[in-house]
Amino acid sequence: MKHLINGEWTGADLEQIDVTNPANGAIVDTVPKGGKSEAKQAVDAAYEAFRPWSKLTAAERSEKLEKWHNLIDKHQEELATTMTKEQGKPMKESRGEIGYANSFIKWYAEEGKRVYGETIPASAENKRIFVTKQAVGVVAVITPWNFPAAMITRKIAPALAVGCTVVIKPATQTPLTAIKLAELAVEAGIPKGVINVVTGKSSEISAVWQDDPRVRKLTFTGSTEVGRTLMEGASKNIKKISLELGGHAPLIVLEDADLDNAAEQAVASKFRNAGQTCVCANRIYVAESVEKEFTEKLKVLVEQLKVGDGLDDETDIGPLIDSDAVDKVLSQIEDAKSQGAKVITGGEKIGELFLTPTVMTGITEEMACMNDETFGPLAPIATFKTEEEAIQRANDTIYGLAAYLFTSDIGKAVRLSEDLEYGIVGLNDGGPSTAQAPFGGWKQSGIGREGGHHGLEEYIETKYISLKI
Ligand SMILES: NC(=O)c1ccc[n+]([C@@H]2O[C@H](COP(=O)([O-])OP(=O)(O)OC[C@H]3O[C@@H](n4cnc5c(N)ncnc54)[C@H](O)[C@@H]3O)[C@@H](O)[C@H]2O)c1
Ligand SMILES: O=C[C@H](O)CS(=O)(=O)O
Repeated sequence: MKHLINGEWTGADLEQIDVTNPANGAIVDTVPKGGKSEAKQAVDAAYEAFRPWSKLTAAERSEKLEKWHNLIDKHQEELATTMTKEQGKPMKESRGEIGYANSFIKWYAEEGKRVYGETIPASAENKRIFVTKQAVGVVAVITPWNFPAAMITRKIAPALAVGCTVVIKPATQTPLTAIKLAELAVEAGIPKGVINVVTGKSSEISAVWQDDPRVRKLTFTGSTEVGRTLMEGASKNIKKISLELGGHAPLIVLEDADLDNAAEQAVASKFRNAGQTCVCANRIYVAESVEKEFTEKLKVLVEQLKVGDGLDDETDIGPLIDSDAVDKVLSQIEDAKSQGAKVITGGEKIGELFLTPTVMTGITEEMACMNDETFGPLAPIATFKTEEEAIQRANDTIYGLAAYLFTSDIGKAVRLSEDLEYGIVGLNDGGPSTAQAPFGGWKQSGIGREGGHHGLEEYIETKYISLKI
């Protein structure tokens, strides 16, 4: 496949990068290995396209986004198949992600028409003050491999809706979905240069975009480590930045929780995308008195999960993205076992990149799985004596993206949710992510929000006009 720069599908002449299927190692397709030159060409195109695109009315941009949304809906199965082949997630999850990704386009096609300004009473009788909101300009977008569609549309839907143009560098492992989304954007009539997709050398491409003053904003989703590097680079010319970074979610089960719901929601959170999501329950804290009952319920549900090729509609758990990911999970399992933890179910490697979903008990805070984002199908269960202890341990991390709390007491739910230092709290809910809500992290899990009306602000500059009459 080629990448998209200024409405042209180019790059066939460049060295190619193989895109492989993690389920079997087969080459799915290749993409251009773009670098500095292609990165600059993309900015040239986006800068050229910015003025005419931002000068359209919000309603005119909305129409284009609606057409794009409808085409994505029509091509959902094809997009989902591409996603499963390059990322590995089960087809049912890929279909779900295409729907989730498309919901941001739908939401911002509407929300972009509600970017309101304001008037402010002036302190002088011969003055009037008007506050206006305008598109920030050319936006650089760098996204991860675990959600090849949603992490792109969650950024570019609001950006395009308010009049920005974008240059996108999708993850090296999963560029094909991004390219197919761009193909449909072209078919929807989104003008050339508004969306540019450059595949290739990540650090080279991002260095060009960080240094180019025409790029007014960088929005990144990925690891905290890379986010830190990009934030340093953006500081050189005070480039606007938003960061959606790593997670390390605690899932707390109080003594009074509905244990059936808690176990079901823990599976939904932990094993979605084989545990490769930023909001996965990474640490499970269960009140001592209900640990045995909860663990048994969790074990029964986990053992029903089918491991296999994501193209098989029966599959619940696909392969991990690469061997490093598999090794990390296995090392966390061995580390926990060496300190006395027990494997209740799972812990087996199948083939090259498959791991059976794993539950462990006897977990303590010293273990690696309680300190590093696992990003794999491992559910470590630790116990606590008091709610205060659970909250203190849950908050004792540099991360602050998502947290989950299960209780039947509404007062506890409110009080403890307020004590959790996280941007997202799932209350008896293991799947809080939705286009209407402001997704984002506290502490070293990120800066800024994506989703809801908050997500628009990331792509807007505020101006006030003082008029002397
Ligand atoms: N907070 C969120 O919304 C969210 C969502 C998805 C994933 N994540 C996080 O992302 C991580 C997994 O994704 P990943 O492995 O793709 O992350 P990653 O940080 O390795 O890569 C993310 C993107 O950055 C690019 N990249 C890598 N090194 C770079 C560099 N030096 N300069 C410029 N670009 C560079 C990659 O090619 C990719 O496109 C996990 O930590 C996960 O928690 C967070
Ligand atoms: O992996 C990170 C994603 O943001 C998770 S979600 O699909 O938004 O829940």
